Amino acid sequence: MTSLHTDRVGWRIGDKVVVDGVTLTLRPGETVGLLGPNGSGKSTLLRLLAGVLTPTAGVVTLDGRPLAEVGRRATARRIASVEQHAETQTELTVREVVALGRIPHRRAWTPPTTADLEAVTEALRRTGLTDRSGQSWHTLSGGERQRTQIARALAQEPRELLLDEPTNHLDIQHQLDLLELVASLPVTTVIALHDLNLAAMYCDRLLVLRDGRAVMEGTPAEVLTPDLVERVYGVRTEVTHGPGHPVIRFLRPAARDASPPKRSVTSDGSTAP
Ligand SMILES: Nc1ncnc2c1ncn2[C@@H]1O[C@H](COP(=O)(O)OP(=O)(O)OP(=O)(O)O)[C@@H](O)[C@H]1O
Repeated sequence: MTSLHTDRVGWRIGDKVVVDGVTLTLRPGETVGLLGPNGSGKSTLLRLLAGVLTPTAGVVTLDGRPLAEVGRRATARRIASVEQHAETQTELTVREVVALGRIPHRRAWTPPTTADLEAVTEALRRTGLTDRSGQSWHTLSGGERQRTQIARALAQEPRELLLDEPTNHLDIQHQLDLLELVASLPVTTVIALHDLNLAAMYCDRLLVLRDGRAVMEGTPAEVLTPDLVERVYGVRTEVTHGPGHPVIRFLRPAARDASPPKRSVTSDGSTAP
């Protein structure tokens, strides 16, 4: 069984090359983290993998067939994606938004099947939203909206799941819960993340992008070295390799270490060296 594969895939707009010759093979069931600074091409690569964007170079295949040949409906039955800032029609309830995930599986003009209803109920349960199912979307907090969009993607029962910074509105408990859930699913997942420690904890493999190019690919322990993080992000770190995943500790930039000499404040409010 295979999954998504990109062969030297690229996407340009005008003169700007946004994704440049990225080759990536996804193994069924694994969780791959996409890392890279702002603007490095993570969201664009996810859109290419989802078939939302058409490559301007190279090809994306699903089970060996180019996505263009697979077709939109068949692609939507296989691949679910949650974009950053995913929006929806405001008058829908949480359950109705999650039920949108069933559209690729449903026949036109027929009521939802038992399988449709069960998939929605299960997705709500897994994301901890059962109690919220009747609440209207526009009254949800940012984190609840994010979990609702994840639930919609789960209701789609995809074999491939593409998530663009899915933790950015979530408190720490919900970040960990969401990544535990994603890592435990028998689904091939690509997940753009900014938090290097969460990437180290939950991803089987990491692909690092810079200026649209893949600069490094491998296990978290192989990729997350102080040298790589400094080269790509310009940030100094200490990386501890215990059993399990590496742990990254960020060091303050050198310029900020050279802080001005401390001054004490006198009782009349003036400062003294
Ligand atoms: N339709 C477009 N037109 C012009 N520029 C674009 C377009 N889409 C993306 N870009 C540019 O391509 C670069 C990569 O964008 P992308 O959103 O893929 O980056 P990213 O790695 O996901 O960034 P972030 O971490 O900030 O979300 C950015 O500089 C962006 O401005």
